[in-house]
Amino acid sequence: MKKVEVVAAIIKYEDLILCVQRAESKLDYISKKFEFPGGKIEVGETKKEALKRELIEELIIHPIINDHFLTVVHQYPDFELTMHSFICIADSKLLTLNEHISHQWLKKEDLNKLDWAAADVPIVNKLVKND
Ligand SMILES: Nc1nc2c([nH]c(=O)n2[C@@H]2O[C@H](COP(=O)(O)OP(=O)(O)OP(=O)(O)O)[C@@H](O)[C@H]2O)c(=O)[nH]1
Repeated sequence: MKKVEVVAAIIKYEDLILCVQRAESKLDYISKKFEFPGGKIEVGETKKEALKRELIEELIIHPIINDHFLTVVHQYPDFELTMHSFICIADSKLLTLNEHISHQWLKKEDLNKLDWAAADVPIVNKLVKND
């Protein structure tokens, strides 16, 4: 089974958290799902370097990347995903959607209203419960 390792950013602006929606894809279990921005770690990169690069590529934003929040290992039908999430702090809500089809800034108590990628659910639940 293919293994994929990604980093993902929980980006906060005041009491809001950034949620981004993936484009349509042939893998229906991730198609148009909400996720935290990020992507695969490239050879030679640290996790935080990879996250910094992905946030510029996907959204043209430069938040402060703070502490590790939660690592999730999730078995999708086609691959095993290991996802490391980090708390990030933005000083503005401005962004450019280079890859995603929509975004929302939500209070943590509203995060469960979105249709998240399955691997993200433990992160969302931890944010709602105790962040
Ligand atoms: N970035 C990100 N990927 C996630 C999340 N949840 C989740 O299941 N994934 C899955 O992790 C995989 C890799 O993410 P990605 O497509 O953003 O990575 P990438 O930009 O480096 O990919 P690419 O350059 O190969 O297209 C995808 O299959 C994606 O569905 C999440 O919250 N953030």
